[in-house]
Amino acid sequence: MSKNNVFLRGEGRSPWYRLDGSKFDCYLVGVAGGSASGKTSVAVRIIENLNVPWVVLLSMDSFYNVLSPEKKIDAQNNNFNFDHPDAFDFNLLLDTLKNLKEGKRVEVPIYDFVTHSRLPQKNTLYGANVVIFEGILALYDQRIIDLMDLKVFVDTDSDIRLIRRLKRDISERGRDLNGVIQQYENFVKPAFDQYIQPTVKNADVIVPRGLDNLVAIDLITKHIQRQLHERQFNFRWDLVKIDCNGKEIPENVIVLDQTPQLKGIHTIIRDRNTQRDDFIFYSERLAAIVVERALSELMFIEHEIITPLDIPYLGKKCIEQICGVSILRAGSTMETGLRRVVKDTLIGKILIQSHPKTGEPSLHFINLPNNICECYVLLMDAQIATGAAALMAIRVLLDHDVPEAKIIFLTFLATPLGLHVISKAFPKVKICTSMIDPKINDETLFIEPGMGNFGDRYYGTS
Ligand SMILES: Nc1ncnc2c1ncn2[C@@H]1O[C@H](COP(=O)(O)OP(=O)(O)O)[C@@H](O)[C@H]1O
Ligand SMILES: Nc1ccn([C@@H]2O[C@H](COP(=O)(O)O)[C@@H](O)[C@H]2O)c(=O)n1
Repeated sequence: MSKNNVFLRGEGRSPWYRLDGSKFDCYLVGVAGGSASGKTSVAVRIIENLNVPWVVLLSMDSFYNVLSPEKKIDAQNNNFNFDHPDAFDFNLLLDTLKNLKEGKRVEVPIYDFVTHSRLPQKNTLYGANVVIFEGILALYDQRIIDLMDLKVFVDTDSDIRLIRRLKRDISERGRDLNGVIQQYENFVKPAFDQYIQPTVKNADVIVPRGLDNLVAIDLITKHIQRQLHERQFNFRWDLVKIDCNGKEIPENVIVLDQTPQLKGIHTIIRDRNTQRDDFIFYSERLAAIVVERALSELMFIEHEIITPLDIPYLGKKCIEQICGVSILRAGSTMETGLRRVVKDTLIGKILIQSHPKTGEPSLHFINLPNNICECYVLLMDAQIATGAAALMAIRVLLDHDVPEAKIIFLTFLATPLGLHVISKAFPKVKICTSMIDPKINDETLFIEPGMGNFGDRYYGTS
């Protein structure tokens, strides 16, 4: 079965993009070597030692070609060469690695060694800071080698590899002793000598003895850690230093008409003495107002219907498929308002939290509708202060192929700083806010005069 996996660890993913919205490529490590040399074991140990969040392990078995019925019978008779380069779909592999490297979401086939086929379902991988790609021919194709930041060859004695393979293929891959030996003699060994062993020249590091070579694994881990460290910077605190005094509010920002009703709602919501049930009622009313305003930015076409009096009426119909995405937790306070206006809409979630020590935004969890790239996305957060969380959430949507011009950010309250930060990085994203407050507290990063902690007040957790 497939070995692909995403390793998520406690702290969440720190920004993988710059203030202008552009991205860092993820760090790609290739691990090649003979079958059962210990490639997967070495890769997993590196991942454990790295101890950074969002590391992806990608296995080359996912990219075995789909076999015709005749070839499948050959495979069942141990008469198919799975160790020859032609057995792999290198083009699919190249596309997948390119997308992962660029930080995009990818769908990876799941391979079943027992039936020699791809399973109907796929593995979704997204959000890699580091990708470790392992496979017998990981260092074979020059186009793929060119994408790699670090190339490793695991060099394990052939007798040991054969013994391990016998044990593994019989216990895990549904083979028998004679079959494994037949396949080994006919295909595995000759292909190793002809195609796999020669790729050692493409490696930066050779790891003799695989997993047992603690020194080599330690050196590789430290090297990757150093590379990752060089990419880190103080995101949220860099944002606060941006001076937008005297600058016009950007053109892509829509501020609701400051009507007496709107001010009345804000007065209730902002009042520290407001009871929770009133707070909920009025924030949901406000959310519905913001959503209604945002919808007028979408495409409507003329649409004729017949009234009960049998008279035609020429009206309008929205032609966009809409979905909501809330930035947890405060953004979810806008969901009821959204559902009041857009019936039965799908709502995705993105959990972004401030790192307890650094204050940096960090990504913890994503659950987005499958067809999000075809939707107009109403991205919701109760407030935009520095814009750091908003930038991260927009970056996530773009990585999932949502066009920038099909995102509207909805919020109750924003600061000029946050609006400038978002607009500079993503000028095509529209931002619809019910009000703008002038400043942010330098220490707490709360908006002033503001509304306080919206999520706490809504959910009663303060
Ligand atoms: N250093 C080692 N000592 C003992 N067994 C090992 C060692 N390295 C790997 N193995 C075992 O050998 C088998 C193949 O290892 P694996 O890492 O999956 O190799 P590969 O990915 O190269 O095929 C697995 O059952 C694994 O547990
Ligand atoms: N249906 C298949 C597909 C592949 N193999 C063998 O797997 C080996 C590669 O996997 P490792 O985990 O050992 O790197 C390769 O040598 C193929 O012979 C198979 O037996 N059946």
